[in-house]
Amino acid sequence: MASASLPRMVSADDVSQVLMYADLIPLMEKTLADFSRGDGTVVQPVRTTIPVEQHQGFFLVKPGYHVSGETMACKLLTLYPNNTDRPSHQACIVLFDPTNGSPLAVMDGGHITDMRTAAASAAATKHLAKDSPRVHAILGTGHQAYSHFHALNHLYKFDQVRVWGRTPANVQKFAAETGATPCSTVEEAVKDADIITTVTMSRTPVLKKEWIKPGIHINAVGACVPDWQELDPELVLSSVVYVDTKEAAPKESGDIILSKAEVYGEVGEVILGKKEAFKDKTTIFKSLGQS
Ligand SMILES: NC(=O)C1=CN([C@@H]2O[C@H](COP(=O)(O)OP(=O)(O)OC[C@H]3O[C@@H](n4cnc5c(N)ncnc54)[C@H](O)[C@@H]3O)[C@@H](O)[C@H]2O)C=CC1
Ligand SMILES: O=C(O)C1=NCCCC1
Repeated sequence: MASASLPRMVSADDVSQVLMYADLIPLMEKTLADFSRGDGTVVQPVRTTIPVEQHQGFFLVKPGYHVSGETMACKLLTLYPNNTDRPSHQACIVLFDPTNGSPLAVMDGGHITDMRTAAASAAATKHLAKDSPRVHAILGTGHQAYSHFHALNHLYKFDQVRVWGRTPANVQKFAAETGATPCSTVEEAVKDADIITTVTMSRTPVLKKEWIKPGIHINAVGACVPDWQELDPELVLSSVVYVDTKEAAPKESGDIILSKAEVYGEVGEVILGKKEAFKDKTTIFKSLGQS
């Protein structure tokens, strides 16, 4: 009888040496599409979220099985918005061999979460935004702000990337490290921007409809909790809303639940040609981190 060997430990450093946007963005396009096929290619239920009320945190469990890719894994993630001495999101991903059920690896999930989320937004932007965007505005200065800066720069040559955050010192730091233009208000950051990425931990809307140029694309990445919002409901209601998962969006996205907006379709359905990309309208990719 084969004896189970211990799973390999894969550190954040190991991950950062091998994970590249050049590979990850096409892989996310494929995964979003496979998830939306609806033929069992991907088996991924809506994640389980346990509120850890005593410590103002959340514990999320996200299992998934990609049948044709022969990949089976579970991400275990904590979201502690008030952390100051460590990241607000910490995760590990346990990889299993689907042929015999053996655990293969336990991988650090922090860097993977940052890059995977940004690669999914990049894939959505590629399919939903008008060609040749000039200005990218990033709202937020945390982990996702950096990964989205790099992922979208991998796809496009912007004339300008702008950044806004609620803490001026963090805006200056982000600008110094990336070359982005620091902005002191959201309005200044998003004026005439072609792509806006919201990556804040805000629970109330930070982006208003009257500040944006119509017909742009928005990656709405924060507010993955039913009573949190990043977008003004008027903006959501006047845009075409795409998601990664139609099943999770009405259960998990405060921006959709509280605005009572309709979801038009999944980005995967656009990639598969089953749904239209309304590039002449304002498009929102409400990301929930499903794929
Ligand atoms: N859709 C997805 O797949 C994923 C979504 N997320 C979400 O993206 C957001 C950013 O995540 P990280 O960059 O990892 O977090 P982080 O903790 O590294 O950064 C959070 C940023 O939000 C800002 N912020 C906090 N409260 C705010 C407020 N009230 N108004 C404006 N800004 C505020 C902070 O100053 C900081 O710039 C979070 O909401 C997180 O839950 C994170 C991972 C995956
Ligand atoms: O890692 C993910 O996926 C997350 N999804 C939504 C909440 C924050 C993290």
